Amino acid sequence: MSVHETGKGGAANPLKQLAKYGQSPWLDFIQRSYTADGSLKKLVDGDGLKGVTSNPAIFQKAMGQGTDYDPQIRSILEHQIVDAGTLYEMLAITDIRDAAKVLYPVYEQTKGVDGYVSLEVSPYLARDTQATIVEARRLWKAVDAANLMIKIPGTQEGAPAVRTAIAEGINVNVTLLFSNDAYKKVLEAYIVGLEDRLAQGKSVAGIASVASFFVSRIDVKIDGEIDRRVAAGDKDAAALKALRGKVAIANAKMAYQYWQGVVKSARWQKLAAAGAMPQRLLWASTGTKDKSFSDVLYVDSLIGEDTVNTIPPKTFDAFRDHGKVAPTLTEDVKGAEQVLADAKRLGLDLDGVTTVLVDEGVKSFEDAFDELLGSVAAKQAAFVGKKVTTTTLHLPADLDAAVKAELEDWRKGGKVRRLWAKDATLWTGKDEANWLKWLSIVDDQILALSKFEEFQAEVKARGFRDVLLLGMGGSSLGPEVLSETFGKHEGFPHLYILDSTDPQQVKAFEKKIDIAKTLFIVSSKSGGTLEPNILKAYFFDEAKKVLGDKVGSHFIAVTDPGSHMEAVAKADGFWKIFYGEKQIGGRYSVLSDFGMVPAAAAGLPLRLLLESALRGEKSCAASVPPAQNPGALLGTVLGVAAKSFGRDKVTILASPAIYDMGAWLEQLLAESTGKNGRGLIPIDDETAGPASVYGKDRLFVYLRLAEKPCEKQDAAFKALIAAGEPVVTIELHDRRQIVEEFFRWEFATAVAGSIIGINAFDQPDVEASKIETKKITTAYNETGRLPPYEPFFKDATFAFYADPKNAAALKDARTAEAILKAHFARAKAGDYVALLAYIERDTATREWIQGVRLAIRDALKLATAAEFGPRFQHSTGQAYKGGPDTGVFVQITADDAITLPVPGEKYTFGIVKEAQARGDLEVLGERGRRAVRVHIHGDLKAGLEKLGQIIKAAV
Ligand SMILES: O=P(O)(O)OC[C@H]1O[C@](O)(CO)[C@@H](O)[C@@H]1O
Repeated sequence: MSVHETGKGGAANPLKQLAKYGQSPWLDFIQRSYTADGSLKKLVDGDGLKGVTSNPAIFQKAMGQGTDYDPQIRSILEHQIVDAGTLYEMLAITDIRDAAKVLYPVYEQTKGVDGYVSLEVSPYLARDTQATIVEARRLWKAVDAANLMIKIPGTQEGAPAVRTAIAEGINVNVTLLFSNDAYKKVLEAYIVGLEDRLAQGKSVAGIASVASFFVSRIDVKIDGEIDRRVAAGDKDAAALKALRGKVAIANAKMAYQYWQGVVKSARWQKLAAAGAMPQRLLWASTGTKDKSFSDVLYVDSLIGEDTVNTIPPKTFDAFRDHGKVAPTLTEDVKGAEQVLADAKRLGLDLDGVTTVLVDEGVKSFEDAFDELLGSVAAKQAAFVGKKVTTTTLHLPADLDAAVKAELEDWRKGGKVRRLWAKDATLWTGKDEANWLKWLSIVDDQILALSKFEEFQAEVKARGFRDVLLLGMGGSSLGPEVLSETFGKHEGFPHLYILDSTDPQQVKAFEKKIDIAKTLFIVSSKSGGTLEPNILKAYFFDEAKKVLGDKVGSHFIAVTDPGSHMEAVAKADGFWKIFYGEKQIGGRYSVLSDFGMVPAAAAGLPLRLLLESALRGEKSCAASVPPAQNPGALLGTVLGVAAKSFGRDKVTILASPAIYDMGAWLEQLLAESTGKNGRGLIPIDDETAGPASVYGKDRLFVYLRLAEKPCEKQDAAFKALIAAGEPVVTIELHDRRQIVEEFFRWEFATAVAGSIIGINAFDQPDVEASKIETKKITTAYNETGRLPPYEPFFKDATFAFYADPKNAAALKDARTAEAILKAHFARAKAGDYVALLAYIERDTATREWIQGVRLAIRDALKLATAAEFGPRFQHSTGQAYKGGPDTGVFVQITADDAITLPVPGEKYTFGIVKEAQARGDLEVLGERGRRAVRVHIHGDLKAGLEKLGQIIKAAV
């Protein structure tokens, strides 16, 4: 702090003498330690200081460095989960209140003329009248001090907010005034605000306002222009030079002249008679920037009755030391007029300069606020430590630089705030705003916690042994992660998730559960999805056999209001129906009832999970600038890596205990971004290999559970980092932090979607397969037969199918191995191979597919996906059809060992699965994708073994 030598000079102290001419010195500075150690009070007592102003840049300096604020930050964070903006505000309010206490005696002595402390509304709102009004009211209430002034920018949008605030009795410091035109408007707004009050029969006494007219910044611009022209040999060089350091003061003098006229007017006199105080002109930006001028130029020259000068610390000291006090503001007004006339004649564009200065002023406060919030957020992250996940980036220099540039673009464009404000133009400007309710769902769920807790208690009391959730994609993957990560909880049922039409798999789940003690959760947002509907039909029938009329009491539905599933649930007397949010798409629904209901049923600690989710939400809040915002940061890395570096294979590996996160992430990333030929291709759970098995299309994400890491994975990632591969390491300090990551990844996906330039909330290509499937199942119901389907090649074990184009490309091959060889030969660097297996998903098949994919990866150096149908159709299926045309697909089907009827339909589960496989292949073919189907006849185990061998031989 540079204000020193306080109180020196006694009566001769120029600062004190200002009072003689009716000017009040205020200090353009605030800092906690300065108030706390009595320094501020010394200025009041010794220098006649009469007020304090703050602004985002001042708070940035105060809070952005040092440790003054650490104790309060720590104590807030001990008890609350808040975003950086709220945290800043709590700190700022404490400062403002403390300073207001120091200044209160001045307020009392001057009967409310002086003694004010100013707090500025968020600079982000400078162009938004309504939001400024709301914020002004909020801050006024929050600080709750009579000697507070709320600072509102004097922009075009700010002026009406000034009027409203004044009419409501809020003291206002109008800031960022440069031009006389803007000043006249805010003076008018002040007067009209007071008149509004009078008209409402309210008192106008005791309401204070200042109009902060910025001075030195004008000279910086004008003098800069003068210097440029003089250097360029302007013919008017001498006349121009004579104006250096004069225009701003002349401009200020004119404002004062205008003010004097207004306060003499009959209109003002009426208000004055009613007790109104005039809005005083306050000279701001009065530190000398040009070293060739006097360091007190903008104090000495602007002394006048009923004015304020808010002086920066250095200038304050200088003025105490050698300021000259005289009534300069009204001196040589003619001269001032002449200066302005000369400036105009010489082509110095004062109007243009003041317009630019408003924009620059808003911008620089925004920049300062960004910096301030960024440092608060960084401090917050450091203090909460392991209560939140930790992200470390290892990026090659070019990607790193591009990510930084994009983050800066997001910061400058206020894009995080725009995202929270649901600005659809961040994506394609269509209906995106209607799909963003997930942003606030955590807050809603915290309020609804008792609903889930009651349900949880009821489930426990009813003594269910098992919960079987029937659903697909967004309705099943989140619950699956919760179940796989947290396991069974003592006293609560085991949560199983069934998301398949494979008859063997359906039967296997039926065997796992005890129907008489099972709670079935039928989960479908749309309520119209084929799989949950037929699974419900099947298990409802089976349960009825055991439970009779009570069957409905073992079923609950989670679905959107008004859906077909809701009607079914009502008709069948389901125990409960929980509702989803229509404005949340399936893949963003895990924190809505689609995740909360199964979590409750499984006995998970709901409050703790929601707290973790809230940490995720707050760390990605609108107030957190992109570089410190974990969601924006991650989304930027994902988006930039894919868009500008061809690194679109997001290779996700998680510690074994949280391995299933990848399955949820796959849907989120692929369905959200994989469209219009662009997007991210998630590569989940592909065991890490040496750098040599990867192409240049990878971005690695390591979700490392610090409480239980895997040494092999750690070593593999260490090697990848050493090899210069781009790696994002997200460390979860405890497994509950997967819930924090749910929110963070949703945010990141929305950000990546914006960078890639797609609508991150639709799934245009998923429907196509559903239509094809429907055609086939309908035909079956009508004819009792599947439409004919001819393989283009067949041997004793395998039959190969493809659309005509793919079949033609492979027609020369004469053996199964040769077909696959030819198929894989079509892949090139940057492509990926996806195995799409429509078979039972169990430990054995998962091991098989993993072994085969790794063989393909290691041989071809291509990314691989190992997927099970129809589950992936509701997940990565969107990107396979709509994303980049880089996929090489091998669909795998097999004869079913059992036949499982679907109640009320002619078709069976096996027929549905067949129709889904056919429909999917059909659409892949239609889209020109490289795809082939291999069907295994006879025993599955033997067939898979053989297929594995020929694939390995083919690559
Ligand atoms: O919850 P629903 O409506 O049954 O949908 C399940 C899944 O199917 C999809 O619509 C894709 O088919 C996903 O987006 C969704 O998560």
